[in-house]
Amino acid sequence: MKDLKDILYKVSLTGTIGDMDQNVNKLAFDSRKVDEKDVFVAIAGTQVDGHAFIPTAIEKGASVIVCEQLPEDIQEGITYVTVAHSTKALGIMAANYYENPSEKLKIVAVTGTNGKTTTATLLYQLYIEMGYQVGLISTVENRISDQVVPATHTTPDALSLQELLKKMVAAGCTHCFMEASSHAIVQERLAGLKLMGAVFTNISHDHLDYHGTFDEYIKAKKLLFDRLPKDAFALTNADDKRGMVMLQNTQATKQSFGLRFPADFKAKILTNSIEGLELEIQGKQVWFRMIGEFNAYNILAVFGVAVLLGEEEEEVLMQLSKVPGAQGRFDKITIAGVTAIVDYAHTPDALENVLKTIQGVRTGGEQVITVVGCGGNRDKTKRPVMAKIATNLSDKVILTSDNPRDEEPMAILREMEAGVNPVDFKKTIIIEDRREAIKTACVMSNPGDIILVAGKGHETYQEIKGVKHPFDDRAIVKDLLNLLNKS
Ligand SMILES: CC(=O)N[C@H]1[C@@H](OP(=O)(O)OP(=O)(O)OC[C@H]2O[C@@H](n3ccc(=O)[nH]c3=O)[C@H](O)[C@@H]2O)O[C@H](CO)[C@@H](O)[C@@H]1O[C@H](C)C(=O)N[C@@H](C)C(=O)N[C@H](CCC(=O)O)C(=O)O
Ligand SMILES: Nc1ncnc2c1ncn2[C@@H]1O[C@H](COP(=O)(O)OP(=O)(O)OP(=O)(O)O)[C@@H](O)[C@H]1O
Ligand SMILES: N[C@H](CCC[C@H](N)C(=O)O)C(=O)O
Ligand SMILES: [Mg+2]
Repeated sequence: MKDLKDILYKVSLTGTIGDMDQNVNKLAFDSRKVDEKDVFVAIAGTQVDGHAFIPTAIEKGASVIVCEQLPEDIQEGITYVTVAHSTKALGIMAANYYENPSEKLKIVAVTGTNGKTTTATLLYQLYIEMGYQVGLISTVENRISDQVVPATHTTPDALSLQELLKKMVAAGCTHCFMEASSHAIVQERLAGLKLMGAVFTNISHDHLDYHGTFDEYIKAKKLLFDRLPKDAFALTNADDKRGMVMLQNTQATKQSFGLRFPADFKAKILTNSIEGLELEIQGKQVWFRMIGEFNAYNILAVFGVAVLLGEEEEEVLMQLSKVPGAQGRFDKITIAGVTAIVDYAHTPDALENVLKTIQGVRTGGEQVITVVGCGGNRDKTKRPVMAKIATNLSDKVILTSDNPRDEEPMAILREMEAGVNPVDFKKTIIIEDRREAIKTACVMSNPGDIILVAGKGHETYQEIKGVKHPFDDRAIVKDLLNLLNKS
């Protein structure tokens, strides 16, 4: 049990009704998870308004209600606390409830359209190599040192986030590297968190279904930097058009990285091949296992963070050259001379980067066959754009399903097809079933060819109408190429 007043420390209250002098059990923002003597925080969401569940929460035993508007029916014996923003209040309360773990860790958050998972994972792998106990919060998985905690979101809700951080402190972690999605920033999942620094990777088309306009999407990312404290650092991509905008209103120390424009952390690409990248950083030539120019940016961001956290440059470069990178990001599988690349590119910019990287490393004569789809219940405007990019930069394209969710797969595919230039129709096929699509790509391929399977990366499921069916691009590609090789 915890003292209600301790939990509400630093939350700005607009009013209270009832007994504030009491101990409570735990916090819940979902009425279905409320138990006896809990605090229920009512949040207006995208689907429903949590305020409608106040009576249910009370029936289930909640003794305290935190809300933005009081319900009409005020019940005897229940404490009501009103706040201006329930989401923000939840973050601060969650931090208090779990004893402010972020004050005992050095936390760096990474935001941007692409590269968050890669950057956070590289930081985690680098710090493990350097001998630290580290935490990771990412789309692929969360980690408390070497213990894997499955991830449900890119950035967990405020309660799960603070609980994870508390476990990291208990396990002896000194650092935590995390992704901050734009949804999480807007929904205040990071409220109550003390950050040592934040990184901006880049911004391009995504999630316009949620944010409405590109300007709103930019504003969401920028909020992370606006909210940084004075003693933190704000590290931005100097080569991104919006890089400097991100830092406009921050109080934190401004730092930048880049390959082109003047920046605090700079690199030059010496070699960019299918084997990896050779970069010149701070006058030193170093090999890395990651592929493509975009990974040079990720590597530079990681280098910058480590140096800003006080690590020695040479040690950082030496250890960073050993790390493998994140799962499902340019994962290369070569069987019988065919190279398949499984990559999480699910935005136009990421797809273009990956295909241009493939174009850049191809030796000539081979075909590039791309298998790609777009998620259901997600930004529809990216569909034709991604199909156009795929057909522009590949010799053959198979448009297929990628988590159709509640939408009709064929309807998504028709929206993608609308972006294909008529002259490219003959190299484009639509195969709704993703396994069949991958199989067709494998059958079409000859030794030397490159197959790109884009959009799902590390994912191990295909989500159709609320059901997650087991599905792993990497395993399927391997099986099919092996099978075809034998037959
Ligand atoms: C669109 C979105 O971001 N939704 C997130 C949001 O839910 P919501 O606003 O839709 O909630 P809601 O269903 O309207 O419910 C409102 C409130 O009523 C409560 N409720 C609801 C029903 C009930 O019976 N009782 C009850 O109390 C809910 O618990 C909630 O507090 O808050 C929930 C709790 O934190 C999240 O789980 C949920 O993520 C959904 C599942 C989701 O798919 N989110 C994706 C888009 C997302 O967040 N993605 C980003 C990464 C994107 C990227 O790749 O960049 C991420 O960080 O993962
Ligand atoms: N710095 C970068 N710039 C552009 N594209 C990138 C960059 N890093 C990775 N990518 C591409 O974007 C894809 C997604 O990368 P990553 O998972 O690191 O991004 P993310 O920001 O975490 O994405 P999400 O928002 O889905 O969590 C990769 O598979 C790769 O194709
Ligand atoms: N975090 C992103 C991932 C998209 C991955 C893609 N496979 C899809 O399902 O659309 C989202 O939830 O929008
Ligand atoms: Mg991610």
